[in-house]
Amino acid sequence: MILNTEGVFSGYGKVEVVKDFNIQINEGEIVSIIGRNGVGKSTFIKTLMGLLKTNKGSITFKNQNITNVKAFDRARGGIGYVPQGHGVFPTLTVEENLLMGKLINLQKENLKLELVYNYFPKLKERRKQKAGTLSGGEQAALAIGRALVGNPDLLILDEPSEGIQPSIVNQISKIVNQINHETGLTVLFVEQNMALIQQLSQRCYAMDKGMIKGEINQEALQDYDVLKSYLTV
Ligand SMILES: Nc1ncnc2c1ncn2[C@@H]1O[C@H](COP(=O)(O)OP(=O)(O)OP(=O)(O)O)[C@@H](O)[C@H]1O
Repeated sequence: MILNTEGVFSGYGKVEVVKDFNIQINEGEIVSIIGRNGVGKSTFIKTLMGLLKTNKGSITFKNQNITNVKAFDRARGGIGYVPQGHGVFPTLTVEENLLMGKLINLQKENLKLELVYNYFPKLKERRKQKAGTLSGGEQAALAIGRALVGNPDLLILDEPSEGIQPSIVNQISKIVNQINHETGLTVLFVEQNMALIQQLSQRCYAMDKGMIKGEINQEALQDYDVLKSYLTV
């Protein structure tokens, strides 16, 4: 098991948003957390990254208790993070954005930029271009590429489909699947886009009102009605 959260509670000030969160992720898996707007998906991800405090419970990553470890050290320890909205630096070029990923992980041998360019050839074509001028899909690719340059063991994606047209969502899911197959990278992503959930998840946790309401296997995920019941009001 690469990640284990036990009874995690977190939120903003006195407002508890994430309640009693228990998830287990094995090495090499692609797992999603799904749920409607505002159920607390991003709040949980920020808690995993150490951007929000864990009020109660514990987070174990690679057999180490990281509950009180600072965000930067979690990233250095091998958790790659792509925030909601992708979080690229708009005034830096594509290549400069990718180089920022190297700052995360100085100890391990960094993935070569060429490897990222192999997965995302458009980024190579545009490497001198300012990131702010890229399309939504290209920004998503850049954000994933930047995280990969840091050589993570676990890649966390917060709503990777946001601001991306459907055909590009398909491409992104193909490439993330390919990276998972070729490198064994573990992926945890948060989504409400049905196509991406179905194409990418090997397993899924359904979330509502800050809690896990159920676990859905890959086969059941292909049932549109099952999925829809967790995603619509
Ligand atoms: N910075 C904040 N301060 C106070 N409350 C917040 C803050 N950010 C989010 N919330 C509240 O926490 C709850 C969960 O929000 P969160 O963004 O985690 O949901 P989500 O499932 O990721 O939704 P979305 O898909 O819209 O991003 C919401 O009620 C939201 O209003």
